[in-house]
Amino acid sequence: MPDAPDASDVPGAPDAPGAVDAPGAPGAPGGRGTPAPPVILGDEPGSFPHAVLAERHPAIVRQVARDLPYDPARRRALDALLENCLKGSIEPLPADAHDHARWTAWDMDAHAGRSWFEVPWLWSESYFYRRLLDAVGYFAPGPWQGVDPFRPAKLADLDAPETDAELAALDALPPDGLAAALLHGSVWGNRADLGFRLSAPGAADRAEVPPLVADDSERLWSLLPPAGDATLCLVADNAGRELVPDLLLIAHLLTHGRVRRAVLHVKPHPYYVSDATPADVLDALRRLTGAGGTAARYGHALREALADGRLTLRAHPFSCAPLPYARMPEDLRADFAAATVTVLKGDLNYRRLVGDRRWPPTTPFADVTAYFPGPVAALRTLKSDVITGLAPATQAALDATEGDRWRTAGAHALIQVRH
Ligand SMILES: O=P(O)(O)OC[C@H]1O[C@](O)(CO)[C@@H](O)[C@@H]1O
Repeated sequence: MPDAPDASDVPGAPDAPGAVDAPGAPGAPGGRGTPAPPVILGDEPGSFPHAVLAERHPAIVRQVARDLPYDPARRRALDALLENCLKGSIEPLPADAHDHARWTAWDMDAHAGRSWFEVPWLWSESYFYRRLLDAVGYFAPGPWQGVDPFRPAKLADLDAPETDAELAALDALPPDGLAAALLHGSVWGNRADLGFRLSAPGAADRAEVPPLVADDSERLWSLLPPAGDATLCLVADNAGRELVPDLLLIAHLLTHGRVRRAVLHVKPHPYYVSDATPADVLDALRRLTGAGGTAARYGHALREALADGRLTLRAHPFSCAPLPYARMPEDLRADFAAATVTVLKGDLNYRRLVGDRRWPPTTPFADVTAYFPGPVAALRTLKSDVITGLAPATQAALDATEGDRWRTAGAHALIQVRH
């Protein structure tokens, strides 16, 4: 379904092509004099980004074709997309596409005609999902318009029996430990489990390298004091078993007076398989209210907060942009600027926050996020090469015990905050 134009459709908008994405360009992440290292491409066989383009994307196309009974025309379009991604070059959107101007502002002309492997990996991954939605008829008038190709996979995840146990575990948590447990549930939910058990006291101390490689949670809590007047902006990542703990955290903060107002950003259309859309928020609320106990209470509290305006849902087009947040449009910048703190969930949001670049892992997080219009927190499990803000000893211990695997395996997570 066509989404509303955003500020980046305007020629000369601050996120105009090339404005801040070139290494070392003024305003590029890395401000305060930190030179920006190269942007990550997908052109190195054997590298993680290359494997995503060459192996994961074909698997996603095959899964979509299996999960829904698309007609022959849709199936031919999916086959053509697969062939194009692996062997062809990037084709621009048709001139009459509803979002043609937006993608033009998002560097489409600069990348058209090149191999999918040779352009910024963030860009090619994002464009892949845009083309996949075209292939399945998501935007075109007809029977498949607005049908989420990933909905079967999302529902299977949301309805997994493990979720019942995880939600029931909420009732056993001591009241004074609930906030910390929900924060950890939100972090580890990014690995697609609620993770309450992972946050069991002592677990981190026993591990050779702690599961949390950076933990600024005290700084985050200091931004949200009890009985304060805070506005929380939470930029969600995945639906299902990540969105559920995100929603529980928001409900807890609202009902305990640590947050007066919350804004939840989700994607305007299906993206990166499991990214949350407004429809997924409704599915997750249904799951909560149907669960009983604390989960149901929080589910009902969220429905009330949506209805009376204390919780606002946003689906901004830039949430599906193939660009770093340094190029966000003015209206989104104003939204984040108005928040007491903006919490960005997940790996992709982290890549977009710090810039999808080969940062030395000890590059200060505060430096690379200095451009962000207000206090910002990243809650993320590590699932791609990008990382900043590590203490030298932590990096050394990770390298020594795990080689490069710690960057992508999702076994570690971080909570990083810049005031
Ligand atoms: O859901 P998340 O945490 O944003 O993770 C998505 C990540 O998965 C990948 O698509 C492949 O690992 C990455 O490109 C991306 O950063």
